Amino acid sequence: MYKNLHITFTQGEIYGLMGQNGEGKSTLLKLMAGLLSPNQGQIKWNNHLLGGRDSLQDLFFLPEETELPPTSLRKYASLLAPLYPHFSMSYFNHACSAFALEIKKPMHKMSFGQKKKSLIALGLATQTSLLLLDEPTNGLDVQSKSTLRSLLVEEKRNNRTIIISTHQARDLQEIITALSIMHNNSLIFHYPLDFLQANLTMSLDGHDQSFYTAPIGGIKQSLIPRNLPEPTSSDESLDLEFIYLAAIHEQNKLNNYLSTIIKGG
Ligand SMILES: Nc1ncnc2c1ncn2[C@@H]1O[C@H](COP(=O)(O)OP(=O)(O)OP(=O)(O)O)[C@@H](O)[C@H]1O
Repeated sequence: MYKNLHITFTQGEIYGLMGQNGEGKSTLLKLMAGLLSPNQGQIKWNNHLLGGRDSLQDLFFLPEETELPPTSLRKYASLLAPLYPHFSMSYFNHACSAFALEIKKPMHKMSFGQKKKSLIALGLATQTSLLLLDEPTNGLDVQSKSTLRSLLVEEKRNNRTIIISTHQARDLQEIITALSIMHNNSLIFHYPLDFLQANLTMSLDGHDQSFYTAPIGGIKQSLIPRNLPEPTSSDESLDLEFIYLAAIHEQNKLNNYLSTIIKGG
């Protein structure tokens, strides 16, 4: 499915993994979680091959959709806890309370969003060094998305690596620290956000040095280099969805510019 996919995830970063439908984002997360085996190549985490028993206790995967057993969330947590050496029951209770989850409720009777929040609470409580979240905000109500952001911000301090497949980058804009984009079955874009913030900015006008121009909310916006000699009417924060569009439409222009900076050009 992938063409020469080489990708390195750095510990402590929260990655937003974006790409069109069918690009292979979920497949990549399932490969990393050991639920699928690669036809070719290897996947390693902390120098250990992923998929083995040792690696499973140090990663948690939230699938996009799931069937849950007819047992209470509290019981399910107690069954799962022994599988993860650093499982924190107090963190689990904290996350459940933040999401207003009923821990005595049988999980198979929960709504889609309640199931998702239950699994997110469990995933956070496992304290694994790697957390793989496939579309975590999909199906969550507005309050729950905000709670998820607060919980993930806490994770930034714990040096966990979190990879989040998402079509709704704006939901997670404040907590993502690196952006990875898959397109045409390849990884076309993979940069830390502070690097992007330091080198790119949005201009409210059409601009002759624009990498990509398109309307947002009816207003024409451009993605431009940050350090232009002449002043621009630039907005301070980058819009991740706009960068995503720029990356898939103007892949070469944008990558050439960013890779020249990395090489010190
Ligand atoms: N169970 C399956 N059996 C056969 N092919 C599958 C299966 N699941 C996914 N695929 C195929 O693998 C490819 C990648 O799918 P994947 O679900 O990884 O994409 P995605 O980027 O997560 O898409 P989306 O954004 O729609 O969730 C697609 O072409 C899809 O048809």
